Amino acid sequence: MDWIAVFTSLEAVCKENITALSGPPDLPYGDVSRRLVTCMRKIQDHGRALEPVVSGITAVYHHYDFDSDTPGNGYRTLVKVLQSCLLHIIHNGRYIASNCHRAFFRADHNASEMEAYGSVLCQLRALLYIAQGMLHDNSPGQLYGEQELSRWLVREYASMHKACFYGRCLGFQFSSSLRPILQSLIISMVSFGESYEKQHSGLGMAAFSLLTSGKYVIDPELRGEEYERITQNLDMKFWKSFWNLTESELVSGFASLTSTLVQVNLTLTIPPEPLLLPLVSDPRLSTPVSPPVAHWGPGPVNMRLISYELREGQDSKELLAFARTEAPPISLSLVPFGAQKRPPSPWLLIHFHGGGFVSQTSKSHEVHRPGWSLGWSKDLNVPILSVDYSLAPEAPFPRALEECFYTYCWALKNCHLLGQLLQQNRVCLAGDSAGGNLCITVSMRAIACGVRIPDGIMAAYPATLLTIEASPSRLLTSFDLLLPLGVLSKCINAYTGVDSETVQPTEGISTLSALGRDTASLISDLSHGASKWIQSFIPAEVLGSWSSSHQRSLDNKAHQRSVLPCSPDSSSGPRDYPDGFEPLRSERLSVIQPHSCPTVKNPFVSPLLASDDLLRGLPHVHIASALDALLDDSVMFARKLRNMGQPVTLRVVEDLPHGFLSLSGYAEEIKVASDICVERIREVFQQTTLPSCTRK
Ligand SMILES: CCCCCCCC/C=C\CCCCCCCC(=O)O[C@H]1CC[C@@]2(C)C(=CC[C@H]3[C@@H]4CC[C@H]([C@H](C)CCCC(C)C)[C@@]4(C)CC[C@@H]32)C1
Repeated sequence: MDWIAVFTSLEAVCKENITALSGPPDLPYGDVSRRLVTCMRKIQDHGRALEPVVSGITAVYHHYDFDSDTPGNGYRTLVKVLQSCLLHIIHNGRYIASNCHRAFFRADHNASEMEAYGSVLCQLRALLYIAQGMLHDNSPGQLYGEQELSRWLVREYASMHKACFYGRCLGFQFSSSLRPILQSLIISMVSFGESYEKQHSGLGMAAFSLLTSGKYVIDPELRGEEYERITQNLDMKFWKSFWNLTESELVSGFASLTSTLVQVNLTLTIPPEPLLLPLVSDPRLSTPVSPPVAHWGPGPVNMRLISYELREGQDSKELLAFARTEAPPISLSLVPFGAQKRPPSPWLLIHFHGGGFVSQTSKSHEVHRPGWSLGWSKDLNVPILSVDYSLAPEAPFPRALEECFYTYCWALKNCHLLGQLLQQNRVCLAGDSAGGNLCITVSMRAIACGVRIPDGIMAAYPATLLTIEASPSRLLTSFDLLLPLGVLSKCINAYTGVDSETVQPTEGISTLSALGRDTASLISDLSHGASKWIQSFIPAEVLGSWSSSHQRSLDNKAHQRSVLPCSPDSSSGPRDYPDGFEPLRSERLSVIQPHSCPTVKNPFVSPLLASDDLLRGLPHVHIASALDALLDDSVMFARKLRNMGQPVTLRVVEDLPHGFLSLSGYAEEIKVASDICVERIREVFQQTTLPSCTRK
């Protein structure tokens, strides 16, 4: 990217607009012209200040890439986001300069648009200063600091104005074809949040959400404000319910209209019986694998078998004895009359869904548009076993891991029932986000137990480090659409068991219906405790004066000094911004709870912290990452594996957000990214080395 050209154009556009709008008194929009001139002056100021920062970062950011063929890390992402913002400003600025004299110029609209991008630019400038501080503080090549999140950063995050990212500029950093779906998603989320707070339920909620959504379509500022509010205030129960929307009959009904139809879609419940698996080191010996026991003792595991074509074994009595499908498990109408069952496949894909460890099921990824599980079952013509592991906070670590590992072992023993060949078969693990984490940790467990490891892993934007440590890509959590920090920290606390009690699922109740269970009592004090935690840093007089308009940048330097009780605040980030600069502040403080609980450092929670011994022997790990907060997790993990001599590939898909696979079918770019994942899985299945069971 030619940054000199970008900054020169920005300067030119600013000057052009300032001259055009402050010149002739005959312009019909006096007030709006003044707004625009003020805004362009601020943008000009930001541009001039950002130029040296950007050139400093771009001069070194390649040192943080996985390798020279795979450019991608948080520094690059931040700069790329800035670039999108500047290009929008230049584009809009040129339009304004050449059209402001025309009769049909929508002055107010254009001014609001420019102001919105101006606010985004101001916040990005703050983040780039913080990133610059990280470059300075962190050891060379390291994307994470040595210490956990500093109090300074937490306070910065808590008080920063974020609404500008969710209003007019929503999704500006992503591919333009994604903007409509992202907009609909955010509008649904805020309307849903409003009805949630009004305690509506069921159809009432749907009707209310539909009614309220109109105002968020018309008023992007209101939408931004409201989104900022709900990401900061609403509890885990809200996020669980919204993220589980795809489970609802209404949404899945719509989705199934466009989804691929498969012949086998079978939900299974496997009873908790000990298994015996051959040892890789000496297959004549076996090792016992116990069923999941953490927190409430042995319990069954739920899973779903999906197969595009009916294969031998999949309609066997033995398998159907485990079925818990309400609807007919085998869509006989889809099996052509008189058609033969297909022979077993040499391949099996075991899938762990994402959802922050707290939400979603195999169903969320099942009826989705072509591109995700069901689509993959067709693309690869492979049976897929997707695990409905127990969710946090009811089931904190290690319950989900135990259930996934148990399922993996059960599948190895019972592959003939799943439509897979017994001999010389191949098994690949795939998952996104939290599911990517589980793919890696299940394989680590297989190594530790000495049983067969999978033949490969395909992890999409996986979480590999659950400690609250700052990295440049993680700075994106301050305005991420799907994973804002306040929400992420709730997921981490739920998974690691902070502030939660465990509840044994009721016998016979599936994970799906368990999702509807009221978890409020378990986490009711989360937000209360968290706001107290944040407020403990902030003196009462400052809190009182906080509720001013978000557009007003509070001079909080004095405040910062008074808030910071000389703590040894030496980790990443500047202690202050350059003189004369302050980001915009929010009228409300974010709720984040960065508890430092030892569980987050457990290598089976944060595989990036695992010792080489635990990782040595992992199969080929294919990682697909996005323009998201977890990019540095992927880059650092891939580098760690490569430095150990482990096989690993990393592909950074630019312009797509975290969770892009869940948005399959909405944009061509996602189809391309999903195809990359499919190709990686195919490579695992077709690799010429011997299957893992025969390797020692
Ligand atoms: C200031 C800097 C400080 C840095 C501090 C760092 C903090 C720690 C960072 C990382 C630790 C990682 C911890 C755990 C990560 C877990 C990640 C993880 O698994 O996150 C997933 C959570 C669910 C979700 C949001 C997701 C992806 C896709 C989303 C889905 C897309 C569509 C789905 C809608 C419900 C569809 C509705 C349609 C309807 C018609 C409106 C939606 C939104 C459901 C939710 C998912 C990512």
